[in-house]
Formats: sequence, C-alpha cells, structure tokens
Amino acid sequence: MSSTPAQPWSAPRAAGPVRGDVRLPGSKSMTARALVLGALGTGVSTLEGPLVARDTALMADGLRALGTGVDTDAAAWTVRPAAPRAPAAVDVGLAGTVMRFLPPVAALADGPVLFDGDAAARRRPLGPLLDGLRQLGVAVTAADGRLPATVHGRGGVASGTVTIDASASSQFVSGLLLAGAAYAGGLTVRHAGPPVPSAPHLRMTVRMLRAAGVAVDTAAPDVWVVAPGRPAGRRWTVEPDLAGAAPFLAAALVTGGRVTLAHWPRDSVQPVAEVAELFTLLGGAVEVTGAGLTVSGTGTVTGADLDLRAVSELTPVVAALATLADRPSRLRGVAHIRGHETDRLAALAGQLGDRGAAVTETDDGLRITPGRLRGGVLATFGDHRMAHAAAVLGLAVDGVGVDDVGCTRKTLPDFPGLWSALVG
Ligand SMILES: O=C(O)C1=C[C@@H](OP(=O)(O)O)[C@@H](O)[C@H](O)C1
Ligand SMILES: C=C(OP(=O)(O)O)C(=O)O
Repeated sequence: MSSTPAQPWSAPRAAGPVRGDVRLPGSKSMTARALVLGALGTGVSTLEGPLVARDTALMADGLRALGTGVDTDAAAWTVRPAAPRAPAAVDVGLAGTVMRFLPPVAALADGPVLFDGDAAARRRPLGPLLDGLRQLGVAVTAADGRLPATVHGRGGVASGTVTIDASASSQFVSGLLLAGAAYAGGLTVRHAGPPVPSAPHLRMTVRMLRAAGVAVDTAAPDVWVVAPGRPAGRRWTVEPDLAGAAPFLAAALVTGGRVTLAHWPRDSVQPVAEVAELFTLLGGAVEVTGAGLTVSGTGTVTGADLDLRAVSELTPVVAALATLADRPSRLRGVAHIRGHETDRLAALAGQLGDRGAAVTETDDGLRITPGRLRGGVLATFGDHRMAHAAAVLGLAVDGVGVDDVGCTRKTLPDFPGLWSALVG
C-alpha cells in the first residue's frame, strides 16, 4: 500500500431520491489497454479522456521503465513506442492490469525486468501467466507463482501456443493477447480449466486489438489466435468507466431516483448489456439515450439470484444492494474474487455481516439475507470497491463510514467529491 495516512470517511445518507448526471472519468480497463497497445505500436498513439488514477499512473510508469515515452502532462496522453528495454523494475502497486499486462511486454526486452507491488499484490494470482511465458521459452523467476517475479527476456519472443488455466483471472489471457501481436509469429492462447471470468474484458481486449489493426481469431471457444503484426499507432477515445459508475447508478435504485452516466457512447466496449440486465434484475430500469446511460429505481431493491461471473468487479456494490433488498439474494460465479484487491468474499461477509445482514460465503459467491442494519465503520482492506459498497449502504443507513477512503484513488481520482456532488 501507499504510505499515505488513512483517510476515514463518513458516507452521506440520502436525503431523498438521488437524481442527477454524473461524469465519470475514463475506463481503467480501456486506458490500460490503450497504453499497452500504444507502447507496442507502429507509431505514436494518443488517449483522449484517459483515467487519471493510481492504476493508470502505475501503468504509465511501468511502461516508462520499459522505455516507452508516455506523456501524461496534457489532458490527452501521448504514447511513443520504443523497443522494450532492460534491466528495469516495475511497481505494479495493487493493479491487476499492470501485474498481468506488463510481464508479456517485458518478455520482449533483452535482460531482467523485476515486478513487485503492494503487500496485497503479492497475494494475487500470477502463476498461470508466468507459466504461459515459460511455455514460450521465456525464463521467469518467481517464488510460488507470485510477486516478486523477474522476467528474463532475450530481445524477442518466438511464436507459439500456450495453454493456461485462466479461471483465476481473465487478465492472464488479455495480457498475453495484448503483447502477442508483437511476438515473432503471433500467439495462440488456449484456456483449459473452469470457466474464465469477466468475459466482457476479453471481448474488450479483442475489440481493441482489432481496432488497432491486429487480426484476432476467436472462432473456437477458449482459444484466441493473434496474428503477428504490431498494433497501429492511433487515437483512442476512452469511455467513462462503467465499473466505477456502479455505486452512482446503485444510488438511483436504493433511493427511488434517477441517475445518468453522462457522455456515454452509443457503441461501447464495456459490458453495457450485462450491467443493464443486472440493474433490471435488481428492480431498476435502464435506458441508453443521447443523454447517456440512465438507471431509475423505485426505492425497492429486488433481491435476486445473480450470476456475476461476467461482471465480477461489481460484486461489492451488488452485495451492498442485496443487504438493502426486499428478500434474500444469492450471488454466484465469483469464486475468483477471493484473489482481487482483497479476498472480497470474506471481506463482504465480514463487513456487511457486522452491519446486521446475514451474509455467508458459498463456494463461488455469497448468500445475503437482509436484516436490521446499523451504522459503523467498514474496513476496506485497501480495496476501492469495498468503499463503494459502504457508500451504497450509507445511503440508507445512518452512521456508515470506512476506515480509509484513500483506497478509492486506485480507480477514481476523487470518489468522495463525486459522491457528495451527487448524493449531497
Ligand atoms: O482486464 C481488465 O481490465 C479487468 C478484468 C477483470 O479481472 P478478473 O478477470 O481478474 O476479474 C476485472 O475484474 C478487472 O477489474 C479489470
Ligand atoms: C479487480 C479489480 O481490479 P484489478 O484490475 O486490480 O484486477 C477491480 O478494479 O475491481
């Protein structure tokens, strides 16, 4: 973790239905991919509306350490590709995108690149990605398949097929695919194991590779074939962050309000259909118009049986909604979020349980029965989305707070400011 002092925060209660527009900064996932594709590109790339937050700053710094020119001074970022260089050291912080997307880039350098990060990042799974690199002939040293890890590149990677189990994170596949086009003969990635989570993020990876002119064949299930040929330098317009928008949209549901995510594109690379289905099952109405993506609620959250595998990063916000619902809920398909920023299933069961809901962990999710809720301080464990969950709970329960809202800077530069601007 960063060494900045903990920043306790009290979540505001909603005085009435929350109504308004919210302007979210750029998508973390899109910014990360555009930076990596830009670094490996044939020419200069620019990012309009990038996310300025800890995860994307770490990605920019990591690429700089590898020799890429990344200019983040202006509102639009510029990426000037250069052959990856070594020796180098990359601080991944707690960013899954940095720890999974940059080792395959480092494999192109000639020499050792050391990866390390926050203490919590050392607990996050990395082994299958490193095994994938080893299958391509890249030497990697890592104790127990976790950080710290060193990638010993030899100035290039031959083509090949790698077979990995990506059930712990879709980012293993995305990381390999993003760099794969720069490997001598391209790359084939096969997944073997329980289902890969977060399928929409794989879709985003493939769409952005194709948008940069890289051919990707996805005809066979769980197999991705990336043709050789570097991505084109190009201009990316980064969409508002849909995952970061989840607590704001949830506010409409809890309070019977109406919240619009402004500047929403008609054609998005983020999981709009999945998020719309989720909020509809929870009792809301979702529409995408020229004004943006709007969620309206009735003030009653409908408890439901929800498969969250595709949108697993929304689990903390959905769990908070489930504690406020009219009936019990079951959240399933998210066993792998035990390896997110913290063990999210344990953290949610503990913290929401302490606030009066009955929450039990299952093999792959949570059962949540609403109860008489009481205020109190939730521990975030450095996890931005635990703070989002607390904010949602606090809309309807007096005296809810978090021990450290600073962790929200991982993906939003000013979550408390945005939240009070909307909620009051
Ligand atoms: O590729 C990405 O940008 C992401 C993929 C997902 O990771 P997992 O597949 O590990 O859940 C998601 O949860 C994470 O927030 C961002
Ligand atoms: C799982 C998440 O992040 P990361 O990219 O660090 O995996 C998340 O943002 O919820």
